[in-house]
Amino acid sequence: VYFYSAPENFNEEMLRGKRVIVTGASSGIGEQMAYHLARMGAHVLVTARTEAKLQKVVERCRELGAASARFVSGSMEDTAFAEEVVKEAENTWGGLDMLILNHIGHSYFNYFDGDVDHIRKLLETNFLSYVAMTVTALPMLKESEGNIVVVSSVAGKAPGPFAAPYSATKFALDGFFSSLRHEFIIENVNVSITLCILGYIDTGKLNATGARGLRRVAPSPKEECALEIIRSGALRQHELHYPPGIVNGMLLLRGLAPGFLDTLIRSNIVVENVQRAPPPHGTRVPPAGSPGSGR
Ligand SMILES: NC(=O)C1=CN([C@@H]2O[C@H](COP(=O)(O)OP(=O)(O)OC[C@H]3O[C@@H](n4cnc5c(N)ncnc54)[C@H](OP(=O)(O)O)[C@@H]3O)[C@@H](O)[C@H]2O)C=CC1
Ligand SMILES: CC(C)CCC[C@@H](C)[C@H]1CC[C@H]2[C@@H]3C(=O)C=C4C[C@@H](O)CC[C@]4(C)[C@H]3CC[C@]12C
Repeated sequence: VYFYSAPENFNEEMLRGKRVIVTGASSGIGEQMAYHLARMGAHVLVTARTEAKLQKVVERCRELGAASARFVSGSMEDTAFAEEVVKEAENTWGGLDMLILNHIGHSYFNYFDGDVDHIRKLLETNFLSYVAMTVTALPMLKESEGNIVVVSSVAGKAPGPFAAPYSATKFALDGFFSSLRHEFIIENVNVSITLCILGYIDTGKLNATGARGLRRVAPSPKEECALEIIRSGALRQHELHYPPGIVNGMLLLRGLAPGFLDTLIRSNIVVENVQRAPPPHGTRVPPAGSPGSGR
């Protein structure tokens, strides 16, 4: 707790004139990060699939005082697009100060349905595109002594049920980026890597199943969350835990009494509400002996 609550000398001026890419910025936390950065006077390049939404985000960024604002639309399922976004920054700005990796592909909040292809696709979107963007941006980030910010989840440190594919992609991020951070330190590469461990955030996106499936957990505001992510990136912190009380509590318990933490996580989920929901896309593995299971 002491380590993660170390020096707080953040000043919004730190972002003035900085060149920042934000992925998954057409909605949710990413959109809010773009607005904070604009307000702070940064140059922002936002990306996601939906052009119409990105156009509105860019307009709003200009109103809020961004040094400049532009977008590139496309899908991160394709690592070639991920590289293209970084090239766009290079062509327009000739450099980059902060790379905020935040997008996620769609998954479900339910029992693992046995769909291996879904996991492969989700790994491309949620993990490999992050790696590809990092590789392409690294020469520019070395030059500017910049920041890489990776948005993850408590599901990427202490998983709960009904999010197996998603959780797998978030653990992959921790493995890759925490290993890479060691190498940067060993080699004196002055590029910071901030891994953001977020709890439940109110983005209005949690689908009906998810919302009904969660008990007692109150979501935290996306605006504050977005600001905390930018702040910890600018301060070059290794990890952000937000909201700090819940996330630090969970991670502390995980070290001391992992079995108890798992029981606590399960007790916060209303399994019956998840079971009653329509099955997720793809072929749900039917319970043995049920009609159509072939047994
Ligand atoms: N909300 C929460 O409770 C939590 C969120 N997080 C993390 O925070 C981050 C942001 O999540 P949140 O704001 O809730 O998510 P949202 O669903 O609100 O936003 C996701 C963004 O990603 C974009 N996106 C979706 N699919 C693709 C794709 N194939 N290619 C490129 N972009 C895509 C979406 O735009 P479009 O559809 O236009 O492409 C959108 O801009 C994620 O990394 C998530 O894991 C972590 C813990 C909890
Ligand atoms: C035991 C409790 C104290 C804490 C439990 C925390 C639970 C409720 C938190 C931790 C991780 C969270 C999920 C997450 O990371 C990302 C997404 C994707 C987004 O598009 C929709 C919401 C969703 C599914 C979150 C749902 C809520 C989860 C399960």
